[in-house]
Amino acid sequence: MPSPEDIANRILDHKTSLNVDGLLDAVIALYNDCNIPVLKRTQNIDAFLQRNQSSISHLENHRLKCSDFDAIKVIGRGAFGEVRLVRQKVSRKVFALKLLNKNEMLRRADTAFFWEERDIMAYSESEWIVRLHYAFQDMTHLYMVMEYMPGGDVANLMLNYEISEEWARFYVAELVLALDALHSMGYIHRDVKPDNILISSTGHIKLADFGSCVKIGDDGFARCSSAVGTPDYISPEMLEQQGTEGIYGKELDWWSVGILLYELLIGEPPFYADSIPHTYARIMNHSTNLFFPEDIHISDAVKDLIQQFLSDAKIRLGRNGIQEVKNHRFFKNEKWTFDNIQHSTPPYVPTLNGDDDTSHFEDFDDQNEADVANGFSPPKAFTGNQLPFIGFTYSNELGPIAALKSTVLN
Ligand SMILES: CN(C)[C@H]1CCc2nc(NC(=O)c3cccc([C@H]4CCCN4C(=O)Nc4cccc(C#N)c4)c3)sc2C1
Repeated sequence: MPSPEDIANRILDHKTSLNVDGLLDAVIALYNDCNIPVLKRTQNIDAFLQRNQSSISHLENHRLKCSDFDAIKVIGRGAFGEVRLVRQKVSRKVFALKLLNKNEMLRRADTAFFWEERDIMAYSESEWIVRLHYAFQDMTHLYMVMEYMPGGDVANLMLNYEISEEWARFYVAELVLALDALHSMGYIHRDVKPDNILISSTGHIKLADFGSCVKIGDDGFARCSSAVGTPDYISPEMLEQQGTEGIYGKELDWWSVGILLYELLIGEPPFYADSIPHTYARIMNHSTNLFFPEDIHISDAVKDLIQQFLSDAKIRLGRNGIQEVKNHRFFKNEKWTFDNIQHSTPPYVPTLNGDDDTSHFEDFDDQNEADVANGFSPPKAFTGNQLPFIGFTYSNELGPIAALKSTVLN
């Protein structure tokens, strides 16, 4: 028999789907999905809208919203949206604000991938994972308010610097620890690549962009049919299981670390080809397709590490856990160990002028409002378009849950 306390605790628990933020999402979604001309002709619906209009407007004005932030610059763009550097008006703090366009997601029936990203960034306490401060939404977008990483991504670093083995050793060592943190949370990243590794103001890295992550089952495997990831970084087992209900483990991410290490040192990924099918063919035949250019000298240690990552899943380094990766001789050095690397001085510390310096990000043309707004006509029937997004809103220290806890529980 659920007691009142049980219900109160559930409503105040960040991790339940129907906590205060989720309940408010539900009420607002119901209102907005009913608030269309053709439905207003039904008396019950029109009366419901009239009766609740002021409460809904009050909520939409007092919950976190896009206009609470000043946009400074677009710093990234992805399939369903973009990331902007923004400054919160009241706190004057800067954040990276990621927008995902609801209409794009609905149009492509792709409305579930963002849950892993939200949960990982919201609940991880790891210094290796970009933190989510708030998540909110309105009629057209989902928003994630994340910590700003002013050093830019490793892809941008590779464009501007020639990466030595010492630099590669540092970044790959921190990536190994970051992936171990994500794996320990029970997720496989599935899209490890230079663009998803961000550099903080101190020069240390963090993992970002968890849209392709998948939960690992109790048996240590993830089941997922859709092949995701970036062509050059996709593992052979992901390609082999194309279309079928793929089963893979954490070793999927270790393959990508091998690709990344090769690209850091050589300047392009090992199985690069002039077309995607050709790249896939080379990945499938990786054991006879892995070459190291004669004109670039790299140590035997790093070649061995790359080869052990770019092996079949059954014999790939890392399949028995992170220790066998840490023990590899490539990581032996005078400057840091895996236990103290996060407190060591990185090889490269970004020079920054102010908290809103975006010089480590490439320029993105500001798309005109038209295609961002992508004006659409109201639906002709109840479509439930807002339903897939109920429960996405998340507010930690400054939200209604915290406020209620301080009043109710004290
Ligand atoms: C096919 N289905 C199943 C899904 C598979 C996974 C998936 N991921 C998507 N993802 C997106 O649509 C998207 C939108 C904006 C930015 C970004 C990244 C790519 C560019 C930069 N970026 C990002 O997240 N940057 C970021 C993140 C955190 C902090 C900072 C900073 N500072 C910057 C991705 S759409 C989509 C479809």
